Amino acid sequence: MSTPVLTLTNVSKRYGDFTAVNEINLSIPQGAVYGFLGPNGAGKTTTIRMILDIIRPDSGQIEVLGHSSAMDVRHRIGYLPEEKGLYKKMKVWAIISYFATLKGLDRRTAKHKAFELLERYGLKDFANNAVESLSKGMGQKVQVLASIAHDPELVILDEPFSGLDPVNQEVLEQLIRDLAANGQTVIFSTHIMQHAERLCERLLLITQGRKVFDGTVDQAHAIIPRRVVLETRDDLSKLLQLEDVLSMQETPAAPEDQAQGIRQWELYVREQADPQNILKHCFENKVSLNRFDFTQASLHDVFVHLVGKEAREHNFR
Ligand SMILES: Nc1ncnc2c1ncn2[C@@H]1O[C@H](COP(=O)(O)OP(=O)(O)OP(=O)(O)O)[C@@H](O)[C@H]1O
Repeated sequence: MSTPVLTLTNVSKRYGDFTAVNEINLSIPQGAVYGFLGPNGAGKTTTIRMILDIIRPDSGQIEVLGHSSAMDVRHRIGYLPEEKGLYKKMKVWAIISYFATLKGLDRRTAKHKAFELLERYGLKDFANNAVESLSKGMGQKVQVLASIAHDPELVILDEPFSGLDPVNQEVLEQLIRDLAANGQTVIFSTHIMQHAERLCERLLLITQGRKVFDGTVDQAHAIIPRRVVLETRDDLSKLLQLEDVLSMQETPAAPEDQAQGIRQWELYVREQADPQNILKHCFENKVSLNRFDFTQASLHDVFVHLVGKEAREHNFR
């Protein structure tokens, strides 16, 4: 296996008595798209800032691209900070080009790259506009482009989707896929599960500074058993005899269904369960069904399950 692009070993950060990041261990392989997830205040930005050596951990080690400080390899890293902002008077192409020259590109190549990126990601018509004339979302897209124009091996984007409309969220998803297809490693933080679900090979979930999950999206899905939702007037108790059915509980049916005597049940089933067997069993036992839905838990369900009460209180979507 190739050397990891990034490793964190027992990394902690305290602010006074408060532990913002608590003994985090992490290893990110080259070419991965890695999501940092967690509710507000979980420690995502603090972790990212430590990776970039903007702040120092109180304990633990960080290795980035084979070096103990990201500062030594900053030309090989692209970074979109959480606090976004650009020089307002500069032209859009010039700002992207300027950031690329700061990271080692010559001016000619940087200008060429700026125009290429603006064209590819739908901002060509704004190339000669001043940054201050852009909407907030467009400005953010420009800043993302400025952070990647030097073709960094490792791209770290802190909350890149916040403030973007759905169309531009899709453009950004495509940009992240393009980076990955090019062999670049991408780490991004987000509260929005759907982006992580669609983009990431692996996820890190932290809450209150602690790692509560680190693994693939499939491993995350497997944490919560699959569910079958049934609606019927009939008795379902025999279903519990099926090996595939782990548990069954009644959940509130819609009021109009309740008025007709229809009850709703939620079955948790084994990971490899075949829903056809459950349907067959209902048929054989003359259970007449008003509804039969087989669903896999979403990442949202998994993470609410893992993070629990805190997530619900923190608007964790
Ligand atoms: N400079 C600081 N001084 C004191 N506490 C801090 C400082 N920076 C961060 N914290 C605290 O550390 C915790 C983690 O903050 P951090 O910004 O890393 O969270 P986050 O996961 O990025 O949250 P969000 O999703 O809201 O951006 C929070 O409780 C925050 O208040």
